[in-house]
Amino acid sequence: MLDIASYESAAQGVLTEQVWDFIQGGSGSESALAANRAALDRLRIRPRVLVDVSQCSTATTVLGAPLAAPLGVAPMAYHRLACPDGETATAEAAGKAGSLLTVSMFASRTLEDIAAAASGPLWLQLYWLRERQALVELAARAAAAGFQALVLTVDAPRVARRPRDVRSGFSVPGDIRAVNLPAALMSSSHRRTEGASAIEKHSREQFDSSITWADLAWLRERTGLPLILKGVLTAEDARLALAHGASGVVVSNHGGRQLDSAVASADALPEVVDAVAGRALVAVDGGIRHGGDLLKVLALGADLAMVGRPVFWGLAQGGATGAAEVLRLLTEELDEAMALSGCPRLTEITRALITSR
Ligand SMILES: Cc1cc2nc3c(=O)[nH]c(=O)nc-3n(C[C@H](O)[C@H](O)[C@H](O)COP(=O)(O)O)c2cc1C
Ligand SMILES: O=C(O)C(=O)c1ccccc1
Repeated sequence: MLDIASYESAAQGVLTEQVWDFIQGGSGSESALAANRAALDRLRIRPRVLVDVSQCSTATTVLGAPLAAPLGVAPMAYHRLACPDGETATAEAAGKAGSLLTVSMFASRTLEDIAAAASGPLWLQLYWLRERQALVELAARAAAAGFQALVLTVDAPRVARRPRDVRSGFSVPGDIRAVNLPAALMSSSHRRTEGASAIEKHSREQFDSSITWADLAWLRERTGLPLILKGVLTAEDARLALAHGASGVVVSNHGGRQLDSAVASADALPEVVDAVAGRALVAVDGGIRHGGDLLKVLALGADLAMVGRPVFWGLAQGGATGAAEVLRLLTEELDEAMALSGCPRLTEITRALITSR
C-alpha cells in the first residue's frame, strides 16, 4: 500500500455497497465534497532549494499534547461499520502513529474502552442533543477517562439529506450501537424509513436545532475541558467563537456532508486563520489525502490537520494496523514534502510556500 488511494480501493472491496456509500457520500449534489479536493489541488507549492534538510521534524504539540505530526483523526460515527473492534482499533492506531483521535458522540465502543486502548491524546465530539443532560454526562465521563477537549459540531443543526443514503435506505445496523448514549435516544437511527435516511430522521428528532452562541456558556459552565467548535467556515464565526470562550475551531464543511454549496475548507482556512490571529487553535479537515495536502494547509496557517474517510479505509482494509499505516503514511509524506520544499521545521512552513496559479 503505497498511497492513501490504495487503501480506498481496498476498502471498497471489503465494505458492503451501502456502508461504502454512507462513508464516501456527501449531501445534495456532492459539490462541497468535490470542492474540498479541488481547492487543495488548485494550490501549488513554491519550493525553496539549497536548504539543509538533513534533519526534518514533523513533531508538534496541540493544546499541550505532543504529536508525531500535526495530524489527527476527525470524528466519525460508528467505526464498527469498518472493522469489528471499531474505535478501540482506531485508538490503538492513533497511539502507534502519534496522532490525535477525536471520538464521535456516536462511537460504537465505550469512552472507557477507547481510553484504555489509547496511548495518545483523545478529544470527544458532541452534537447538541435536546436531551442536554446526556451532554453533561458524556462530558464528565470523557474528563474522567482522560479526554483532553470537547469538540462541539456546529454545522449540523440536523443531518443533511444525503442522496446515496436515501436511495440505499441507510440505517445503522442493529448490532452496531452508539453505546455511550441511552438506547432510547438512539432507536430511530436503526429504523428504516422511506424518503429519508435513518440518521437524518434521528437528527430531526434528537438534535437541538435552536441553540445559538448564547447557549455555549451553559455547556462551558458544566465542563472543565477546553471547547473546540467544529464546522466554522467564516472569519465572522471564528471571532464569535473566540468571544464565546472557544479554545479552538475546526475549519470544516463536514467532508461535504452538510451544506452542499459550502465553501471548501482549504478556501475558508486563510480568513479563519487571520481572524483567530494566533489566539486559539485552528484545525482543518476535508479532502486531505497526501503529505502535500498537509503541507498546504499548514502553509495556510492551520495548527492541525484532520483526516476522516482515509482512517475508515485503513480500518476496513486492515483494522488497527491499517489505520496506523494510513496515519504513518501521511506523516512520512509530510516529512518528504518538507524536505523537498526546503522546510526542515514546521515553523518554516508559511504562506510564502503556496501559490494558486
Ligand atoms: C462516515 C462518516 C461519519 C462522520 N461522523 C461524524 C460525526 O459523528 N461527527 C462529526 O462531527 N463529523 C462527522 N463526520 C465528518 C468528519 O468529522 C470530517 O469533517 C470529514 O469526514 C472530513 O473530511 P474527509 O473525510 O474528507 O477527510 C463524519 C464523516 C464520515 C465520512
Ligand atoms: O456526521 C456525519 O457526517 C454522520 O455521518 C453522522 C452519523 C451518525 C449520526 C449523525 C451524523
